[in-house]
Amino acid sequence: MQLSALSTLNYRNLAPDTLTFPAGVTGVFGENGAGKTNLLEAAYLALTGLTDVTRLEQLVQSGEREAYVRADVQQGGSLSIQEVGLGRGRRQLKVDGVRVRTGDLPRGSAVWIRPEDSELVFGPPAGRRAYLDALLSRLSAHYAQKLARYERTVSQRNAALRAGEDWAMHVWDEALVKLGTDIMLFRRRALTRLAELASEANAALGSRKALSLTLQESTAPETYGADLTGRRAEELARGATVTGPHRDDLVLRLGDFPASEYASRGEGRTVALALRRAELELLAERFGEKPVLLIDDFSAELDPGRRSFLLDLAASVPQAIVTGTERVPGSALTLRAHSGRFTAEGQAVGAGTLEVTA
Ligand SMILES: Nc1ncnc2c1ncn2[C@@H]1O[C@H](COP(=O)(O)OP(=O)(O)OP(=O)(O)O)[C@@H](O)[C@H]1O
Repeated sequence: MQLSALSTLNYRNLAPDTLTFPAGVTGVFGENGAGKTNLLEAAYLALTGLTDVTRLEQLVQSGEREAYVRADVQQGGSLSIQEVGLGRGRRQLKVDGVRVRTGDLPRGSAVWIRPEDSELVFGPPAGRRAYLDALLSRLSAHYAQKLARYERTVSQRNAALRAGEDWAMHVWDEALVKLGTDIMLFRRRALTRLAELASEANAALGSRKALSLTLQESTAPETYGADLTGRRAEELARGATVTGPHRDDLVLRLGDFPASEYASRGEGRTVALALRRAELELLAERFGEKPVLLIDDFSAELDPGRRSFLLDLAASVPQAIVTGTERVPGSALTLRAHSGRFTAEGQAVGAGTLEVTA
């Protein structure tokens, strides 16, 4: 998988342009606020169709109404054009000119590593659940569908609980137990391999403490129905579904202790890195091709050993784009970022006028 070109128009602070990327590592360096993260975010969006911003209009340049990103993607010898149009609360995706849904873009196309990943370790369970669900949804379209239906069912059931519709609960419970059981079983199966890969990555990062991943489940397939019935009164009082996979946590332990409570900042970043490398490996195993690796701020919070790990990881995949406030060692191409523009060392890399086809 290779991103041969990325075009942006009205995307955050990026100047309209088309940048071409070679195989190997592209290093992007520049001062704070130059647009380095925005470039990686645009690349990730164009490659996967995914973004974690809550309001899509945040991605649109202030003063504009719509934005556009396009990735020219080289895969298995053929080129395809992936386009994302963004407006107020609206995202339109096309592959080779044909409208598609997010799940229709190649699901193993990119992994994004960034300093905020530490939140996976130190933040609330929702972040770890989101990591797991996003990864599993990319590994299996079936999981993505089940999860979406489960989440819809939880919110409809919550509405029924708030309306005091005790009489309708057995219908909601039946649907919830069916979908929730599938989700729990899939998570259990996937976690075995994910835990192995994360533990290997953590050791490769030089961590002296072993990393283990376990699921702390709020219920189990065998007891889900009974648990729902047993907590009916509490649920009616709270107007919320209090048991099920939407309440699970992915517990990360370093040595004998939960990383969320005991890890240092650097150790936390290391655990987060191990999770991202495991994600990269799992996607590569599933789709038979290494994703494009996007690394934001390669030196943030990391000692020299862990920086080298990141740079080695970048060098081990067919293509990586790595940003930093200093030059990125070992780059095939170096871009200097300044005020939303990117200039190759010694030459302007923009292909000039951007042709919009979306
Ligand atoms: N919708 C938007 N419209 C215009 N500018 C925006 C928009 N969203 C963000 N920006 C601006 O983009 C700028 C660049 O942000 P970005 O996070 O890409 O910088 P960076 O180069 O990664 O910096 P750092 O080294 O500090 O991480 C910021 O100044 C931010 O205010």
